[in-house]
Amino acid sequence: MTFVTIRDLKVAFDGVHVLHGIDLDVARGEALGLVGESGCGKSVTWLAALGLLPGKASVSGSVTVEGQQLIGAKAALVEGVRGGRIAMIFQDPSSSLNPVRTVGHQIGESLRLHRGMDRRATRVEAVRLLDMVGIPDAGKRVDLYPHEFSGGQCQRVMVAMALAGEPDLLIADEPTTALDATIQAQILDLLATLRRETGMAMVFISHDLGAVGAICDRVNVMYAGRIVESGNIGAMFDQPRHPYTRGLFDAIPRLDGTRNRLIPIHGTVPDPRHMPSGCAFAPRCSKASDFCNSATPALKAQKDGRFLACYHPVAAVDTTENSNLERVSA
Ligand SMILES: Nc1ncnc2c1ncn2[C@@H]1O[C@H](COP(=O)(O)OP(=O)(O)OP(=O)(O)O)[C@@H](O)[C@H]1O
Repeated sequence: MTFVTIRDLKVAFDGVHVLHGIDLDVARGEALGLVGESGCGKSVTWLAALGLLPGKASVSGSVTVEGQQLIGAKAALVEGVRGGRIAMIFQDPSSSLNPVRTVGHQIGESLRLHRGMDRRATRVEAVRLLDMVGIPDAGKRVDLYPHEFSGGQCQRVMVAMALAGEPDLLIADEPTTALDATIQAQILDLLATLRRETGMAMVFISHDLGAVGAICDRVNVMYAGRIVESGNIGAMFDQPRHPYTRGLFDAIPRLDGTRNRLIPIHGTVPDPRHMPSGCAFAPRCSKASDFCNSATPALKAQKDGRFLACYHPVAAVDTTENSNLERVSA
């Protein structure tokens, strides 16, 4: 069952468009990855959906949570959804925590706001949540301030704050980027466990395709303010069809040693103020034709269930005897 439905979401800052019409669904309980190079619009998509962009941003389109429209809705309604039904954690936990309040107080604020708990109950629940996210000696540490926690522990506190509203969906925006490798793995493990235990859905925004592959059911690939390919994680990893998706996968090391040379994608993401006409990826794409430089491909359903926006996709390889997969000439 679909929980969040985003349709034709567009965002512009000072007249410069950075999102060009995003269509995206999140089903109840699923883990959806959102990947793409820096500046593609991954964060802006969810900040716009949850009413967190600055006033200068112009936002249009539709974002519904089980049928309830958020775009253009009253601030109180959007605030009720944010932190309640949908919670978000960010890359740098230290900048999201208030340095002059104990972590217990900050978790308690969320509990009072979204679950209407009294003071005594919030303390008990804050300790339970800190324990749940793996903070040792939670009964004592609930009274400490953020600077008394390590970076990884601060991110665990952020997760506890996010869980305080018992969200149906957790948006995790690069939640491990600021942490070192061992701690990254622990936080990913924590998120995967919590999802299993609570049944909440998760949107995992990341540059780390390995992590996305490990914890997500589906993945959306964004490029220059558009979704260019989406599908089930297995199919996308086995047979990326958009040349950009293919490029992202070619740029990551494989543990099985099948690829020993990383192939970077040439060039950079275009500046939103100087977008190329036609397909935004065409200037970097070895398959681009003249047509690609003049027309923008729409995101279309494919026979294998994925969605793809490309005039010259990578050929689908027929891996089964009776495969229905369309063979597209490269
Ligand atoms: N407050 C803002 N004012 C103006 N432009 C903005 C603002 N926030 C984001 N942008 C622009 O919107 C575009 C999309 O940014 P966004 O942060 O969503 O990218 P991203 O894919 O999440 O990148 P990263 O992986 O680096 O976080 C970028 O061109 C960015 O410069």
